[in-house]
Amino acid sequence: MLTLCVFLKLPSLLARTLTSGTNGSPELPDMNEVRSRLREIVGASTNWRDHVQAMQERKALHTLLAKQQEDLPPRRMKDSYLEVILPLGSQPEIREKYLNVHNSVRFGRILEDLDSLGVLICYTHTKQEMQPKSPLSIVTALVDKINLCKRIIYPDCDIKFTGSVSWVGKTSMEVKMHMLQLHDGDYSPVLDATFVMVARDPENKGPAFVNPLVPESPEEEEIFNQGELNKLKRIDFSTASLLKMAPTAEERNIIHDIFLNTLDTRTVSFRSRKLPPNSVWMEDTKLKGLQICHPQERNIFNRIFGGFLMRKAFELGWAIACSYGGSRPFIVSVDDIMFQRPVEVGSLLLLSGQVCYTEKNYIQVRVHTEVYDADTRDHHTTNIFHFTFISENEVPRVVPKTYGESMLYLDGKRHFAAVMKEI
Ligand SMILES: CCCCCCCCCCCCCC(=O)SCCNC(=O)CCNC(=O)[C@H](O)C(C)(C)COP(=O)(O)OP(=O)(O)OC[C@H]1O[C@@H](n2cnc3c(N)ncnc32)[C@H](O)[C@@H]1OP(=O)(O)O
Repeated sequence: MLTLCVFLKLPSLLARTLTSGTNGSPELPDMNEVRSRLREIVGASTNWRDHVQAMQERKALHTLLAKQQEDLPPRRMKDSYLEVILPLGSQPEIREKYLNVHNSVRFGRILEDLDSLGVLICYTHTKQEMQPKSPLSIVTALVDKINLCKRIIYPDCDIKFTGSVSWVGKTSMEVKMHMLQLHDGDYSPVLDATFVMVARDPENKGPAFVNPLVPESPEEEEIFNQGELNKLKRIDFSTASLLKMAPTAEERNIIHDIFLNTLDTRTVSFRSRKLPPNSVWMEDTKLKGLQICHPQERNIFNRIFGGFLMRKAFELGWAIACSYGGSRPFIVSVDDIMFQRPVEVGSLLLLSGQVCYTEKNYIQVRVHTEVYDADTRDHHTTNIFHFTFISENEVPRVVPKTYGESMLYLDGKRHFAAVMKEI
């Protein structure tokens, strides 16, 4: 079962060009230009040794911040609409970076591109003509969802990304992006993505207001209202979190049934557990990784680039799904990636993931990342990632043993149900 991608029908004529492209599509900018444009907008240093100086210079931009949102001119959706090309077909020399062993495109690289583009769309929304540098530090707060409608992304066909701001709060912006790939002269949909970005002051220390958004047609009104609904849905989901509330009666029954099913019937004991046929204990699905966060992976604000964190977590998640299902897994959906705190350059990033729910061919994987401070020995969670994969064959059932694992199972089941509702 695969998604039908829904498209924001903004005429491509409205596409804003950043500069004239150097790729096969002369009118469209490419991903390299997205990154250099971002560097220019915030005045990021090209050399790591200059980063303190560059941040010092950004301090002066504090005076350009709006005191209230009403002081900022409203924007239309088309004001932030961008089209960007990833010229994999017309520029073969860039393919290598995107290629996986199956001769298709590495999804982790696409996550990085979506993140960069999402931030540029927000800078386009908040652009003030008179300000060559933006006083805003725009960071990724949440990847609400990415739904794919194609299993394979071809490494030798051009890709087009489109997107615009779809909803605005006081300091946060929802961005909807779409990815299409060129086949036989036509672009066909590959994925839809919804991100939430948050504007911060020039030093990324406190929140900053962003321009309001005014929908101009009933269709835009609907997109905007959906953004508002998405915000409420996120609040509901987080209120019902199993970290805050007990599972529902139905969920408790599911967990109790799994528990009874794992008791060894030969002994009259609650302690002797037995793995049912065609099942795997959840604890046996774990894989871990460590990443030293070098300056090369920094973003324009000298913290670790969100796209890099997503790529690393995705690749661990993919490896978990691969070894669990025993065949090549395909990504179906990414949802609810919360960037809880920034990752500093130089951090030790610990990644740990496991299968937390399975159904037929589907594998729900959760990856947890935390930074470890070697001086204080403190651990702080930075992100939780949820990935839904589909395997070629039906997969064994994953079985929780402890109460904590049962909560992970239920959380995975909730995420899986939300994904299935969307696709
Ligand atoms: C230099 C050379 C390199 C160049 C490389 C080029 C690459 C390009 C790289 C470019 C890419 C660069 C990109 C990167 O790499 S960014 C790097 C990855 N992201 C981060 O590191 C962010 C880490 N998290 C934080 O810093 C905080 O948690 C943030 C700032 C996000 C929130 O902090 P806090 O909780 O204290 O905030 P608040 O309570 O004041 O609320 C403020 C607003 O935020 C809304 N909100 C908050 N959380 C969420 C949520 N989960 N879902 C939806 N909304 C959320 C909230 O409703 C409110 O909205 P509003 O009601 O005001 O509207």
